[in-house]
Amino acid sequence: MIQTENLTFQYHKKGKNFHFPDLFLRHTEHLLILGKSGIGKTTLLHLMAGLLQPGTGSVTIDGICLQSFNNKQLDRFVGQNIGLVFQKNLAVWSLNVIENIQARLFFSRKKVDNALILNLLDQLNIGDCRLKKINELSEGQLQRLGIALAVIHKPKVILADEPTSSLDDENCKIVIELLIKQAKQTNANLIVITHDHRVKSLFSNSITL
Ligand SMILES: Nc1ncnc2c1ncn2[C@@H]1O[C@H](COP(=O)(O)OP(=O)(O)OP(=O)(O)O)[C@@H](O)[C@H]1O
Repeated sequence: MIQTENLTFQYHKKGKNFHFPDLFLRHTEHLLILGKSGIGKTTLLHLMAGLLQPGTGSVTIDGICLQSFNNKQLDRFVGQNIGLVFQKNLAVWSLNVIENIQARLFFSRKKVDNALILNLLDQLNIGDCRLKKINELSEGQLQRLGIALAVIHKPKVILADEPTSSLDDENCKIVIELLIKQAKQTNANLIVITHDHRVKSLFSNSITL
């Protein structure tokens, strides 16, 4: 469950003050957030991920308010409970695929279970890339690794920022279906932000900022 209330945010004192609509997603519900470029989609996602602190308002995940934490507690909670899929993958280039996922589990303070990792990589169709370094992966394989890194620790909420922007129609559908499938398997909320209208038909629940 994720809920936002009365969220506002300003990058600079004299800059625009963003006011975001209240969101409420029950356990396992998904949401697509659409809106034109510059409207504040990524800003809202970063507020929900605890990467930015709101000027006013709150973000609550499974009854726990992010604004009640100090920085250390927030880092820990976010690392354990939120999965982020970025446009540009945040994998560590000096590690191979499986080592990247092991590191993700380690930093989330979750048990490193190689059977679980291999199973997920197989589901995402990158099992045969497990020993490859990041620079040896194709764009599509890198995108799938991004999903693996976002879901391996079974987060309560998966937040995806423009996960399909550089993909053709076929791969766009594949990536969204993979995210929905992974969210379903872990009973997570899935929130995708995009200005890619191709994604709209794949979600039953959407809002436009
Ligand atoms: N770190 C920052 N400092 C100052 N202004 C910022 C910063 N990040 C974003 N902005 C501004 O805030 C506004 C909203 O940005 P944001 O990235 O949230 O929009 P968006 O809807 O996700 O856009 P896009 O679809 O192009 O990614 C933009 O005008 C942007 O220039």
